Amino acid sequence: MKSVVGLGLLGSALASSHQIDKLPQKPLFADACPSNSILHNGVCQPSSFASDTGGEQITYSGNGSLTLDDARASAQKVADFPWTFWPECYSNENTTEPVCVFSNQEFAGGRGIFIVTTGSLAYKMLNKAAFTDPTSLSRINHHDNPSFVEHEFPGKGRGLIANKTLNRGDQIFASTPLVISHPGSYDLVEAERLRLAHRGVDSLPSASKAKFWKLLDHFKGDPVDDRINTNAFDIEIDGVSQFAVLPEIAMLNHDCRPNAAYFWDEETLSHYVHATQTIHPGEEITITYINNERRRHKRMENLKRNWGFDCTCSSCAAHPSFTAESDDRIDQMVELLKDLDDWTAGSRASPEMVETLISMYEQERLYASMGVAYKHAAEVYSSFGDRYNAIRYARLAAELSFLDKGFRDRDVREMQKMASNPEMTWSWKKRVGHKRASCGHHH
Ligand SMILES: C[S@@+](CC[C@H](N)C(=O)[O-])C[C@H]1O[C@@H](n2cnc3c(N)ncnc32)[C@H](O)[C@@H]1O
Repeated sequence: MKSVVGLGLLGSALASSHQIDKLPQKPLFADACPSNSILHNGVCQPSSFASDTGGEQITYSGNGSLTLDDARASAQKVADFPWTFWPECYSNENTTEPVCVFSNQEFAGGRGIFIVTTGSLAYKMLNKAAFTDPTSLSRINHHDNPSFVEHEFPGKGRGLIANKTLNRGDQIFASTPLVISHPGSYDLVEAERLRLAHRGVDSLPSASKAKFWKLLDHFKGDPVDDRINTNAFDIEIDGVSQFAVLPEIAMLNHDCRPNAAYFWDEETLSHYVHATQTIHPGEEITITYINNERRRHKRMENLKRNWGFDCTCSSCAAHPSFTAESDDRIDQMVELLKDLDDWTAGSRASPEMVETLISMYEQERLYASMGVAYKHAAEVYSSFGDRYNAIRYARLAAELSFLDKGFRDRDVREMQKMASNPEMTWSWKKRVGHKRASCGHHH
């Protein structure tokens, strides 16, 4: 399940196993290259690359000596260089490739971005529509005239409240990150990792730099690192887990029963937030930082461990008799989901079961996660050959999952397919002939 990144993830560095892309550049002088690159076969190679002669790996040491101005001048001397500053890099025996900070001040119409990662992963990102086709960002980063205002909540800090009615599906914002960072940066020694992060912040355009510094620093450690730890979101690019800082969405507080959902779109390198139910003016807009289909103490433990705060949302703070009731419902939901996911001949899954599951989600006010329940419903009805109920729930699942998983998600596409033609989906009539478990009689 996707979630906002907690310290747990940031603390666990992943080793990169990616092939290194080749990016030949023209030498600046006949036999010289910018300070941190290497002349190889007549071309200056960027910070990291594998030569085309049998995988020979060229390594080079850190280059923390360039000032930002020098790094800008070096970058400008190379035709079509994709970064505003010559990247600063570090490596050691734990890194398979140097880890560098890549900054582009022109990105997303001048919002800018810095990326702490390996050369191979950074250059892969350059192939995304966000870099290759600026029109792909036409609906992104429109932060004028917002549908919310900032508000101070006792015990939670700042948050956002709606200033107009938001309906399910309304886009609240969609933004590109100011920071993308690969967990491999944790393979560097602490001082070098922090140096890259500070360098990255210094390299942002001034408006974005101000947004970065406005972020909450919950843990009161290194000021840049802390802002990243407090506000980073877990994202994936080409199957590689990374984390991203987006100052707008970072203003949203957690609620175990949120009224908004978000998803990451890796083509546009953008994060979208939509309302998942009607939000009235004056109501706080919330998202979830965790998986909520868990008992209260597990949710609270997770938030405390990874985020360092005591959850005070209503489903955490309610009277113990209410929270006990909620926990029982959650247990039952987990059991129902297990049965509904059973596609063997002995499966007890039935339409009655899935209607109960939907009711439990509603009773729990888990509206932002209803896509899961509706998808199960669509599949159960399809498996019993009930065309119109399959269509009804597939439509609901597609709409809700879209808000939670994004328009390119496989589940969304599968539900769209079922909504137009249930007979063509894998689950169609899979359970015809099974007894329908209801009224306490299971086969
Ligand atoms: C991503 S920031 C959210 C915006 C933050 N409140 C601010 O003032 O910038 C995450 C931090 O907000 C606070 N927070 C978010 N949701 C909360 C909640 N439900 N209860 C208490 N604190 C919360 C915690 O300090 C957490 O580390």
